[in-house]
Amino acid sequence: ATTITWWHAMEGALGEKVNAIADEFNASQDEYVVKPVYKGSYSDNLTATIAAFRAGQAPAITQVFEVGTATMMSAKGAIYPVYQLMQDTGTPFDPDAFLPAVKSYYTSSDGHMLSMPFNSSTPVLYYNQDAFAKAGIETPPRTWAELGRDAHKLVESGAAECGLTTAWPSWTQLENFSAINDLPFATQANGFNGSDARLVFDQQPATVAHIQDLAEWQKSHAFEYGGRADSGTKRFQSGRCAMLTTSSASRAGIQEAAKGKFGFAIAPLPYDAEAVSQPRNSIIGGASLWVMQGQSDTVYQGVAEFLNFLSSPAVQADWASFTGYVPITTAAYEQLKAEGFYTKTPGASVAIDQLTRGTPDDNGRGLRLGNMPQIRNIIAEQLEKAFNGSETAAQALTTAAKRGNAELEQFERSVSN
Ligand SMILES: O=P(O)(O)OC[C@H](O)CO
Repeated sequence: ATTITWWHAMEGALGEKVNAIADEFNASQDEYVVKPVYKGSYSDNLTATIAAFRAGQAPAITQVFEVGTATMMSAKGAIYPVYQLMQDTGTPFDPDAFLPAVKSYYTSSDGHMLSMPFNSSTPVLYYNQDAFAKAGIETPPRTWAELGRDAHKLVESGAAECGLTTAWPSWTQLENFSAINDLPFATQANGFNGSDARLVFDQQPATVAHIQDLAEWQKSHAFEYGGRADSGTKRFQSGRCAMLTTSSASRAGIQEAAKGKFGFAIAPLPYDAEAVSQPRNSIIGGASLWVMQGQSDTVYQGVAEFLNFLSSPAVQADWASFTGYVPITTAAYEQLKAEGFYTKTPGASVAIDQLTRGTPDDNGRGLRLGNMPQIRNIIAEQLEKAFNGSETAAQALTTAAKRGNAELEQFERSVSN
């Protein structure tokens, strides 16, 4: 049988599920064997993939987080566009089968889908029901003002040591804060309308005020900064912080950690009632699968079959219901609804409802910004300065945008050369 290597960044419960899906595909036929390889975090896997490509040893399939999309799209000689692969191998492929928010994220400006959606998420609010009951709070906060009040109440009443923490700070507190409150993160529809986009989150008073609020809340532990990527999740899992903003796909891990310790529930991300009257759609996170150049025709035939299998309603419905990722195709979503999944599983519909509410405008289509993984690191560094009080939110965000814009300019130059 022909081996197909799949590099990914799914850890813990998610990684085990990835292995189970590959096993199922492998058992369904005997021509190909898909070998999933866990390569660490999303950033680790992106770095490893680029290095392996340069050394002529790229895997057939690699998983890249949503903010790496512009970088991968521009790596023309390194990737085998998925629409092209499906055409060349005669594999059925219908881009319209995917949810519009998912399809558009991975479709180039000339209308071609370049990677295969696999795991799309959106950030939600997790809250500790035991701590809420202890503090006498009956319903989860809907706005950031309400969340601030609840966070203080949780700490002051002794119901929790910390009110709120967050994972993926840029994604939840800047990127999605902007989309939900209809504020630009960058110009040119966050990069979807042109590659000369520039960061402008620092020029939005509501965004700056939000980061300043979090910094103030730090003083009383109403908010605790928990670190970069998904490291903040631990402070919620241990029961220390009563609220957490993170990916809908953290559900499986949180369920495991909270078992026998505390009850938790899921609510939409709060919005800023002074910025918008109605919250707008949030934007996707998670990752998609990129096919790399340099493999044999036989491998590509197997890759196409495997990608087709991965996006089938049965696999997608199972993956989404287990993980908390949203079903990426309409068929999988319909299947889950018909099975009664959303009525049986409280909180499971929050992510998909939040992602698909209303019609996305220029601030709500997602981000298409080159060097965005590097920009996220810069933003994290600057947020840390705001949160430790060494800079005001305004100073920290101005520098973040300035340094981020230098990354965008550098990316533009490298692509046009
Ligand atoms: O935890 P995930 O897979 O939903 O990803 C979160 C962020 O979108 C990664 O950029």
